[in-house]
Amino acid sequence: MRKVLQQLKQYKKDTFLCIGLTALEVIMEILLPFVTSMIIDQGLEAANLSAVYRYGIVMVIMAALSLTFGALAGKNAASASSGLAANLREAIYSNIQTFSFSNIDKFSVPGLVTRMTTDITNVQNAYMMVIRVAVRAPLNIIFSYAMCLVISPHLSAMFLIAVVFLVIVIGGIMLVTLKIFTQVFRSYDDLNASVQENVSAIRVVKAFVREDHENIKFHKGAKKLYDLSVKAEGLLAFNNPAMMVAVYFCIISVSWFGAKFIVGGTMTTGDLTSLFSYIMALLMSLMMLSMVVVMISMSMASIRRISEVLNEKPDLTDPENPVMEVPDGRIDFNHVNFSYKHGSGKNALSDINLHIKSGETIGVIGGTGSGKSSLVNLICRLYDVDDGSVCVGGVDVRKYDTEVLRNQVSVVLQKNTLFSGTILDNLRWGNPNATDEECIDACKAACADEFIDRMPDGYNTRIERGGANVSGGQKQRLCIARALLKKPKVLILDDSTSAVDTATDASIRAAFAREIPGTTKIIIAQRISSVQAADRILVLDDGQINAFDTHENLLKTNAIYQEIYTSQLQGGGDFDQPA
Ligand SMILES: Nc1ncnc2c1ncn2[C@@H]1O[C@H](COP(=O)(O)OP(=O)(O)OP(=O)(O)O)[C@@H](O)[C@H]1O
Repeated sequence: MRKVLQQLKQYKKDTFLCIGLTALEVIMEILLPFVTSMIIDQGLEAANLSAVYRYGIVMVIMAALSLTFGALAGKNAASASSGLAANLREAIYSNIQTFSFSNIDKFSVPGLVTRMTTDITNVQNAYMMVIRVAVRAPLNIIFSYAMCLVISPHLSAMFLIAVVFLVIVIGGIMLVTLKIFTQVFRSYDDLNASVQENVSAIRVVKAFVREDHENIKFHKGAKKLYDLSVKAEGLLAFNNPAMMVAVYFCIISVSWFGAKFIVGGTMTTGDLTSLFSYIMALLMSLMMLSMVVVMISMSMASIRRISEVLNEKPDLTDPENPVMEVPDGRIDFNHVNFSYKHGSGKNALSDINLHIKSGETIGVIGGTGSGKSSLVNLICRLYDVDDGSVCVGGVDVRKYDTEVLRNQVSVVLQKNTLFSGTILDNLRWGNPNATDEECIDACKAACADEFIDRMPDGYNTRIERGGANVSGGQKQRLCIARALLKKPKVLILDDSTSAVDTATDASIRAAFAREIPGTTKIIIAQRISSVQAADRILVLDDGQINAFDTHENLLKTNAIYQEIYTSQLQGGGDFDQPA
């Protein structure tokens, strides 16, 4: 809670202004019935028209002031709560930027998005309620009851009976609904995650003609949410009748006893009229207070979820005096064990001992889940090893400044992403200072120039969000060009030419050999043809090194390699497909 409120920052002033103005609004509202009683007693009853005018003017001024204070308080409340939400979004967003892959694994991407949207909106609404209603209602209750005591201590006892009744009934309803609302939020989360997953994977859903299946899945989630909401709202609907019972009880008993007091001369008609107004104000405030309690409790879950992200410390931090230069592209894995913190607990890599010379081209091949991506992720320190060490240029990757390391170890990840903007904008994402010529050269090396030249605006063609208007293979080539622009000492392609035809794949590899001979190249691929020209090929099997040798030697000595080579020669295709 503290961490969330710290984000109020420049909006503290609006909060205090709102509280102060609300208090003034309440004071005006409380005094209004009192002035009404003056008009009745000193004006109407005494047939004194000038008193009616006098108090009438006072009443109009007070009503105008009350409205003005209320409007200003509302404006400040809106500014404070929206400001809090904006600051929270910014704080979460900038903390997420520091997250390592492991931190992101912990929350999952939909989890982070829900926190930045739904949860923050919950907190924003609750905060608005708190600084308006949670200030207004208690003040109203206290002042109204004080006025009731001043007017008639005897009749004030009637309200206490009604208040006790309301606290018991509404309190009971709230306790039950709060439990249901907790479930509502959980299913809301699930539904949100499912929507995000399906919308982002809509192409896959359509390709597999799974729309009906997804519709049924969504309908089930939505129905569960509907049932829970109806249950909770249905219970909350009892608040109103309970409130009306209390109001009628007060009106009848106060009318009954009040009439007696008026006849007995211990009370005036004006007093009775204002007493009715105070009853209504008091009971209404009680009801509003109960709604605020529900709102606050509901937002507690959101506050907890937001705080989790705000308190999350990045798993990977830079050392105090980081190494600021990567000497060369040498890579050494020294008895490395690695497991995902938020995974199955099983080692994704076991006892990896591997030494790659600077400038070598290494092919990596292995079945699905054999640890190929995990291995390369350790080189640019997207994750830290559990045991052993990974060195680049002879220096442990943990000793580098992460930015320096990642600028020199350029990875084209398996899941390529392009951003909305022109092709040049996307290319310069790799190196903001790259000249037009450098961008064109990188595209030539990645064999991307031929399709860019055919586009209507060439290098200034706009790419839609996520690269929706380019093909899979074109996207991969642009991502390779983007990585090349960094002029890295190590270039890693994680299955990044899978959507490119074999001939273009070969041209890209030839261009690499020609253009960046000094860069260490690690190429993960499913096709043996993509790696057979490499200096050496690493065969991974279940997180362990099965073999590390040249294509010719592996063909002679390695059973796995022989099997996949034969299967692909016969048109078997993938590594995982048995011969
Ligand atoms: N982010 C993650 N969190 C938890 N476990 C993971 C994560 N990424 C991968 N794994 C697990 O680690 C193991 C190795 O996965 P990895 O992605 O390195 O394999 P891969 O050889 O690259 O597979 P593929 O060819 O399918 O990309 C697998 O068992 C996988 O389930």
